[in-house]
Amino acid sequence: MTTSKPLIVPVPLGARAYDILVGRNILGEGVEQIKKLGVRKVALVTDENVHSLHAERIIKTLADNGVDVAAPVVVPAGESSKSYAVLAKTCDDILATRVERGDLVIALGGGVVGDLAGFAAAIVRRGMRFVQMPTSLLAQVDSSVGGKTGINSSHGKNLVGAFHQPSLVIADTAILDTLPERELRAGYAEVIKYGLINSERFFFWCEENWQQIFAGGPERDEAVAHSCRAKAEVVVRDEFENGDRALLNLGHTFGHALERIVKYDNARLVHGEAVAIGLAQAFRFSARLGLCAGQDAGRVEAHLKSVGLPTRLQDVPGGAGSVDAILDAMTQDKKVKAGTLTFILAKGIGKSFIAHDLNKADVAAFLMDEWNS
Ligand SMILES: NC(=O)c1ccc[n+]([C@@H]2O[C@H](COP(=O)([O-])OP(=O)(O)OC[C@H]3O[C@@H](n4cnc5c(N)ncnc54)[C@H](O)[C@@H]3O)[C@@H](O)[C@H]2O)c1
Ligand SMILES: O=C(O)C(=O)C[C@@H](O)[C@H](O)[C@H](O)COP(=O)(O)O
Ligand SMILES: [Zn+2]
Repeated sequence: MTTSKPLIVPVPLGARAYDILVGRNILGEGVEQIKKLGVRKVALVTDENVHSLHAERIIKTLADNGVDVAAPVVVPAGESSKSYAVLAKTCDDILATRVERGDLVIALGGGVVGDLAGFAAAIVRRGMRFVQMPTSLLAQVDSSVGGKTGINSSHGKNLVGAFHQPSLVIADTAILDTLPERELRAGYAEVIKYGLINSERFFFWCEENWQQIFAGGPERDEAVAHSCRAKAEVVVRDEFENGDRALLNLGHTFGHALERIVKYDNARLVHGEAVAIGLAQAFRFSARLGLCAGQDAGRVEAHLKSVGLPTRLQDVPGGAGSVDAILDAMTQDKKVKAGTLTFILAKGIGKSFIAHDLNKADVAAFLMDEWNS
């Protein structure tokens, strides 16, 4: 068993500062850090898949190290768990473990478990500390960092939630060895997002190294660590998304609309796939508006395609609704200000920016052409 000394990415947020530990088989070190939080008891939330694959070993390691873990709270796997019903049950199940306000919630799973358990931790007993133990690539590179927690509404994605930072993130990259290929690919969309936002160099590196990232070589750890550093840097600058943090939403105005249209049905679309289509669209839209070279948009789409990710509305199984449905979903985006849409667009690879006051007619015409392409 390869064990690496964890790389530590600090997230210096004053009184809410925390560390992200990244490396292979770093559970032992992670547990040492959990002990330092001085907890009495832990309520561990996970989903059915992760529970059957990993929970027993992790709970045993915690228990062997003197951390008292209650019977795990297990939710159904997939996006449908980011719902009012599952949130209510999760809160009640956490309370049933008798954890106190000063105790700890651990979110062991992908982004769904992280968002759901993080939100439950934010509201149970008016706020408990929580630790993220991300088990999907997407969760390790994105959702476990930065404190956005929440659930979906029929009105749109992540519309009910809270900013609640974790006390620690333990990204054990060995756990990704059991992740299905489709989920690896989906998580990879959020990896290249960091290159597209502000690092042409990282995007080019990904183009060169994506096969090793997928195969689980040291490049995977590098990609996770780079992504966590890139995200932490933005979050520290603008924790509550009053400005620059919106850059992390590149591809999401389009992507979230598609997730709502498929009613959060993971059989049709998972978040990372929706983001992949959204990234390609953000670049094609930027090129259409004359902001970036068509060549850049082509290069982004070509790379997404080469790893097997969708890039077009036509790639959504069962169809992507209609232009009107997409536009309607976009009007519930959290970046809307005074009724106008905000998009993250790009002047090139690694040159993304926040575009306010976009003309809705331009967006509609773009979508119509995308539809007919
Ligand atoms: N809070 C944030 O900043 C943020 C950022 C990005 C995405 N998100 C949210 O994250 C969610 C998507 O996260 P996701 O892609 O991890 O989806 P997910 O949590 O549904 O996990 C994907 C699938 O992989 C399974 N799985 C997870 N880890 C596994 C492992 N090690 N081995 C085998 N199977 C495993 C899960 O059971 C699930 O079936 C979306 O709801 C999205 O909105 C949040
Ligand atoms: O952390 C952020 O900020 C992000 O935008 C990261 C996104 O990848 C993530 O999907 C996030 O949940 C989207 O945030 P939302 O505020 O648009 O719901
Ligand atoms: Zn995302």
